Amino acid sequence: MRSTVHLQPSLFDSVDTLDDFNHVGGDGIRLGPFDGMRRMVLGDGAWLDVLPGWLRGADRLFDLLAAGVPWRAERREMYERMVEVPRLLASYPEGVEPPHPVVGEAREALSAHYAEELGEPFRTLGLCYYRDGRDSVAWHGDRIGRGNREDTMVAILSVGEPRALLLRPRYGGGAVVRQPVGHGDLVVMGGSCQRTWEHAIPKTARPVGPRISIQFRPRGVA
Ligand SMILES: O=C(O)CCC(=O)C(=O)O
Ligand SMILES: [Fe+2]
Repeated sequence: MRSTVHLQPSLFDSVDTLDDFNHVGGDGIRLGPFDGMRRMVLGDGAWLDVLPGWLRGADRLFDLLAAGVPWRAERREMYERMVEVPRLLASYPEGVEPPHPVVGEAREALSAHYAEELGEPFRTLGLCYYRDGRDSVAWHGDRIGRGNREDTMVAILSVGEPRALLLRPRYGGGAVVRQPVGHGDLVVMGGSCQRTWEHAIPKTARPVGPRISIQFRPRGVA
């Protein structure tokens, strides 16, 4: 069992709780425009929007979230034994205050930007903390909820060090798409992506720093 959580030293020694920065904007953490977003058509009705560096001050937000979010370690049954989930988790269901005001602003901005195409707002937040290259998420689609039957979107804002997000078609093989995500990058999986494609953050033997993924989903998508 791993007990250490690698925290980067904060850029501001005096700031060690999220509340210290409740958002008057003086912390330099802010969203950029959606200009420069590019859509990658994956196929089978799936697509991936990519906007590098959408969030400015992303390393600072990493420090605040790493220190201030009530992270939970989970264990799940697998092959008839309990195994540690190889990442830390946090959930912010509808109605729960986001862990930093800029995360709420991101949800509003994404909801406005995709209003017509998505037809509903992003509502829930899920956070994953990948402490090092041993942390990962295996191949899957977000198919517990409506993503199993309907087109939908899952938007992911990444802070901290880049990791590779891999995508591959669910059936019939095909090339793997590799998208590095870190330091304020935004990716949005859309269309049939959760149903017809799979995604993963693979383990890596390379020395990599920690990354936090912030996922935005509509109601009933999980
Ligand atoms: O870390 C990521 O960006 C992906 C997380 C993910 O796929 C999930 O939580 O469903
Ligand atoms: Fe996922």
